[in-house]
Amino acid sequence: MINEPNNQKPALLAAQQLGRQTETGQWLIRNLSLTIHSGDRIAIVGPTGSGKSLFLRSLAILDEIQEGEIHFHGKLIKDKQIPHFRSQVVYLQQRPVLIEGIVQANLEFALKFQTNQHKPQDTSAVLNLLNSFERPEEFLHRHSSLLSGGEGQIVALLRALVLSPQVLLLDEPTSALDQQTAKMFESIILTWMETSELNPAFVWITHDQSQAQRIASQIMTFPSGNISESQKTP
Ligand SMILES: Nc1ncnc2c1ncn2[C@@H]1O[C@H](COP(=O)(O)OP(=O)(O)OP(=O)(O)O)[C@@H](O)[C@H]1O
Repeated sequence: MINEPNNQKPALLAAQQLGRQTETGQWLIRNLSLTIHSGDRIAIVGPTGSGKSLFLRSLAILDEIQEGEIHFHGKLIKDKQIPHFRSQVVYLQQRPVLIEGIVQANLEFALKFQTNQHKPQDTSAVLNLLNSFERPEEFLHRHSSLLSGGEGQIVALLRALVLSPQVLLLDEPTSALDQQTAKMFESIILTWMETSELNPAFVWITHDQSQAQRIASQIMTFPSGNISESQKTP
């Protein structure tokens, strides 16, 4: 098992020395490591183009990496384990893609994948989440093509949470939301963190320093890509 030297808890996810190259051999990101434990709330901040999204996509094993390793629950993730890994480590992209159809169909869609079929479909949990967003049950029957950008982001979050992930990877999830909705979004994720029996963790890219302070217990700053003790928030 992989442990942080000063932390006795086993790591949930450990990414070591990740590196990603272009086809011509230029390094886009290199030597980036991150250890995630249950309950961790990690924000990633840094300038535009510093490689935050590339790193998060590498953590999610959505892009091929040319260097480094990813361990989940102490096990090196190889090709065969990737579908199971993706059912536990869920990535929420900046511009989510919804399927044609109503909101409810979008929420059920992910559960249809074989690796997710064992997960229970808890309708009341979804309705509670909708309540938190001050959206009526009728919202479940709205067609995805009629949703605003922000509402699409909300559906993408609900779809991710329905999967009960152990690690949620969020790439600027509130960039299309007004301030009030963004704060609701934050509070839903923080409530989910507190109430989920899985004791999950998240990594959240944001350009908003005050949001990072509100949501995170640790802040990773790019381009250096390290979490230092001094950057840990209260
Ligand atoms: N496949 C690729 N080939 C070449 N360059 C790429 C590729 N993907 C991303 N880049 C470049 O790598 C750099 C880092 O991109 P990335 O999207 O990770 O930045 P970021 O820190 O998330 O930025 P932002 O805050 O604007 O979202 C950018 O300059 C981007 O243009």
